[in-house]
Amino acid sequence: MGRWGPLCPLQDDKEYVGFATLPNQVHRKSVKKGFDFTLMVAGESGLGKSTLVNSLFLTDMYRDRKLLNAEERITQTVEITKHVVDIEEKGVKLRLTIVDTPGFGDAVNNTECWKPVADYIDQQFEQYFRDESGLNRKNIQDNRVHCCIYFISPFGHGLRPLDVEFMKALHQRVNIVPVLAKADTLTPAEVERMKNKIREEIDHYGIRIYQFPECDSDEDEEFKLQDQALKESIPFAVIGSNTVVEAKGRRVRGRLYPWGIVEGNAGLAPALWGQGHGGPVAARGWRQAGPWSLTPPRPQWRTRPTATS
Ligand SMILES: Nc1nc2c(ncn2[C@@H]2O[C@H](COP(=O)(O)OP(=O)(O)OP(=O)(O)O)[C@@H](O)[C@H]2O)c(=O)[nH]1
Repeated sequence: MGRWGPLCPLQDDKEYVGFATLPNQVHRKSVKKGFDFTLMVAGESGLGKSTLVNSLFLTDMYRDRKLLNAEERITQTVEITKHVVDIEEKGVKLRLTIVDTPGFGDAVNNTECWKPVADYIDQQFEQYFRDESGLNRKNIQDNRVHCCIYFISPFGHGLRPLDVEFMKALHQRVNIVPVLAKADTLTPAEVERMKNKIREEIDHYGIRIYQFPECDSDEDEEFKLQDQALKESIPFAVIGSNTVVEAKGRRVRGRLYPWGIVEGNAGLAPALWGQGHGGPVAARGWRQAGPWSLTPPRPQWRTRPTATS
């Protein structure tokens, strides 16, 4: 029988079993059990969804696919596919599920092309609801889609009608994080122009994208600045790559150009940085390798939950 705080003098903290230890107990239990997070990628066909997923998690999630050529192995996604990776960081387990959706826009008739994706999200909610209402609730797996990274084409003039339709169909169901795809194909000025246009249109069409939580007032200044920069960077400009290239004696995932290499950062959510930072076409967070390197200070990624269901 344990000792209860106010009634019993404390001998040492370990013996204390009062309600003040509850947060620790809940924390320990959650850490032991691990967390589930499901991330979806959606958008027009060929914008680099599968490639970015691979780049972000530094794995080849698509290794089972038929090998076409050694460099660019990814083929078109034709159905909703799920990939699960178990990640462990400092003893905390994360079961990460990536849901890749077929790109749309290729068909002659694209009416309601968002429907299968919306249905998928709804089904996961229903499944979770059924599991929670059942008798055996101990080992429920949470497959609800927590966040959807929505890819916007860099080749248009802002949002396309299909983007508006798609995001409006999804914004009540899931946290949407819009990204400007293939940012290496634009100059920094073009990236900035596109971002402004997209922000305006998101506002204009009443699309509700994911809002980052307010930064705590007791956070340090540096963190507040990073937080602010992150919020102002939406939609994030992203660059993905499946190929490993050699830069300054290091092997990195990147894209090789005549003027140098655009390199990605390692980590869980690294490539989703802000606007262009100067240099031919390198987006912030990507480094140009070579003698003319334009390396920006690498931002420290502080992992925080960015989306909740
Ligand atoms: N320039 C550039 N090309 C990219 C980038 N990301 C991917 N690509 C290329 O774009 C092509 C399509 O990439 P995928 O990842 O298959 O695109 P997807 O959006 O998954 O396509 P679907 O399966 O049709 O939905 C591939 O040849 C990639 O190498 C990028 O950031 N910049």
